[in-house]
Amino acid sequence: MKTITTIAALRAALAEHRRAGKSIGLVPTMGYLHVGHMELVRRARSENHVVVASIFVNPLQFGPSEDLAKYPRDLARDERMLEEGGVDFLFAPSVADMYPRPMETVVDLPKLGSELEGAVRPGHFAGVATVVSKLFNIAQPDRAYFGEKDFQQLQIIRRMVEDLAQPVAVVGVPTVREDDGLACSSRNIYLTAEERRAAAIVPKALDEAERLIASGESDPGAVEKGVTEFLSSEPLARPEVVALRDPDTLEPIGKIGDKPVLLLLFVRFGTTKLLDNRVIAPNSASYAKVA
Ligand SMILES: Nc1ncnc2c1ncn2[C@@H]1O[C@H](COP(=O)(O)OP(=O)(O)OP(=O)(O)O)[C@@H](O)[C@H]1O
Ligand SMILES: CC(C)(CO)[C@@H](O)C(=O)[O-]
Ligand code: BAL
Repeated sequence: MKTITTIAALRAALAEHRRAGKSIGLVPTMGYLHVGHMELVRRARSENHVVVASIFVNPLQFGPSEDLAKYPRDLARDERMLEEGGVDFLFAPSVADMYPRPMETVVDLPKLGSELEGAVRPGHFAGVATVVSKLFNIAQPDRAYFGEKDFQQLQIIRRMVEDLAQPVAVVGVPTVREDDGLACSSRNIYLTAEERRAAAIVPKALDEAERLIASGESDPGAVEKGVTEFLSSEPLARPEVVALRDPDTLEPIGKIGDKPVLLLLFVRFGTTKLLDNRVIAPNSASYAKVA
């Protein structure tokens, strides 16, 4: 694996592969890798000739009171993991490489990006869409891999690619979980031991929603209320978003009918935000994941 830190050097390295007709898979990350990221890498490795992973803690997507400065970083460890995962190029630019001047151009999806997690983190998804567009322009991948854990992010990127006719296939990868069901996340290390134990309630809340829907509850508000109450039974959990939505448009739904519904959770434990979600197919005890 070769680590590359400048846009020009990555372009040059990829140009010869592109000329040779090789397909390129891109895995964008903010580093501090875990098995969830490595699943994205595994998929990318199995579907492309050349795999590029990026590590860039993107200042544009952090609000002024968020954890940009203390976001966990360990480049040496990440490099070892990516090498073992069969990545060809690690793109790890500095902020000065990515943003030599303050960005004047913004890619924004004002509707999709301003609700749910976007309502709690104003401007976050414009920062994500802008940096992902820039990474697409730099690497020009055939395929790009994103986790379903960040479901709203995945749908925003899908919509951005559709709206702007960006020539890349967006691949969503199912959430990888710890033994107790908690979704793997770089920010899990912020949790105290007590918060970490308590956080197991988050995936259980997804089960609770599925149970309510399987038992015939068709009112989205009642399911949201039931799930909020369930989460509130854990004193350390502060549910900030508990929302049943259309999995494609993320719009509220009138009534739970025959179509799959998305339950999206954003729960804080202390200062740490945890995200989770599940696409639930009504009239069935099991749930379907949106591919
Ligand atoms: N548990 C997981 N399973 C599958 N994909 C994941 C998982 N966690 C993160 N990803 C995906 O990895 C990519 C990079 O995510 P990122 O570097 O922000 O990691 P993260 O663990 O989500 O970090 P954070 O804790 O900051 O949210 C995103 O596409 C994200 O959805
Ligand atoms: C997609 C991404 C790498 C853009 O900075 C980030 O939002 C993330 O890690 O999910
Ligand atoms: N995992 C999404 C990136 C972020 O929280 O900023």
